[in-house]
Amino acid sequence: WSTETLESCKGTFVLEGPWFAMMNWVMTCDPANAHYVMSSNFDNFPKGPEFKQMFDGLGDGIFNSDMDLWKNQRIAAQGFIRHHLFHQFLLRTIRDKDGEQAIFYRLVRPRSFTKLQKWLNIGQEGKYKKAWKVVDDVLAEYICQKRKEVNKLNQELVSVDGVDLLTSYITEKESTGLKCDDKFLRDTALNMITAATDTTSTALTWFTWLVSKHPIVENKIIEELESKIPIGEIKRRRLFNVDEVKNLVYLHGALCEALRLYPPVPFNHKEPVKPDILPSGHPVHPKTKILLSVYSMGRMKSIWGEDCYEFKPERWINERGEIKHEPSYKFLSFGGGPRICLGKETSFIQMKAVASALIYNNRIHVMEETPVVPAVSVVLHTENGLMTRISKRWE
Ligand code: HEM
Repeated sequence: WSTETLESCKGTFVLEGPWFAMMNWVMTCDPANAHYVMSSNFDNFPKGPEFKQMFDGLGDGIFNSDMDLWKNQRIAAQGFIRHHLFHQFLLRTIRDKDGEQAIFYRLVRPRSFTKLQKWLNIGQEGKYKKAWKVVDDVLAEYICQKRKEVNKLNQELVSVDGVDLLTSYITEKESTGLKCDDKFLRDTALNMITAATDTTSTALTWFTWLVSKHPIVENKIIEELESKIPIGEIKRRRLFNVDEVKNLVYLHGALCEALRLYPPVPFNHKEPVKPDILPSGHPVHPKTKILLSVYSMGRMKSIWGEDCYEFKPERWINERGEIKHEPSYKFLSFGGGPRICLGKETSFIQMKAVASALIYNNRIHVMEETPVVPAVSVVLHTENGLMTRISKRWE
């Protein structure tokens, strides 16, 4: 609905509710507006207090902070992610005792009702409280264990090659200038897990579904993978290492195409500090919420052409056979400007390693009985997972 409406409104429309509803939204997928709020006029467009309230469980972590609180964390996280995480996949999904993923996202509900439920510890709020306790307990245990490990290493004066992100924060706290107490470590770990796991797994789910619907694309991915296998190696089940996957152009294009059509984070939220006018001519003020529809942006004929609904990895490859780099205000799946996703490169390596192992070694048949549709959620999950029948390609 939003895509059709945005298409007919030249990329931007205003939603205004009655005064008591506090609903004053500008929804846009106009690249000029995206560039303005994400990059060129970044300082006037923080995520805003309402965003922080929606994700209050994430505490003061990088994902939902603004201004100085965000800036200091960004500098530290940038260094740590780039230097330590690239070759190590150390972020772990937290699961509760039944194996269910225990991170819950909350959609906006009337605030007074939410407060009442919170206070009475009932309904959805009661459920969230229990879920958050699971998350907090697991994180507290993990942080305590990590502190002990770090102390032991310090006493034994052992230096290790390659450390996980949490260790980096504990050991390098002086250089970051951040207060690395347990609360900070809890918020940071949770923000990283939230930012890194569901996004990557959602992208891979949509990618797998799209590839299974396009056998020509599947064959081209296998052909490209075969071109990386050393001559003389017999056909067998195998994994592809970082060096083998990093220059896979066609697979990269196929992943970008999945991320364009099904961006794991389908919206971006901004609240202006001062009144302003967007490049589309729409005035905004501090009570306006700006919703950037990343999902609709990937489906605009004016941006991607008449074939924008088609899954075409070739769209991402230039005449020299290299990856075509699209500006982030057009391909907004990783955000853009000073807040662009810190794990973009890491996630491509991870996704390529998983996708190549999955596709090269298996035939994946998606079951038709269960419809594959997006869930209405902060992360663009598939409503029913992805029911597949998998058979081995090689013995
Ligand atoms: C396909 C996978 C991924 C997608 C689609 C994705 C997308 C995004 C998006 C849309 C944002 C928000 C940008 C904004 O607020 O303007 C973001 C932020 C962030 N991402 Fe990712 N992400 C992915 C994987 C990862 C991974 C693997 C990591 C960690 C290694 C990561 C770490 C972060 C962090 C720390 C932020 C906050 C940056 C900031 O606010 O300054 N992401 N990501």
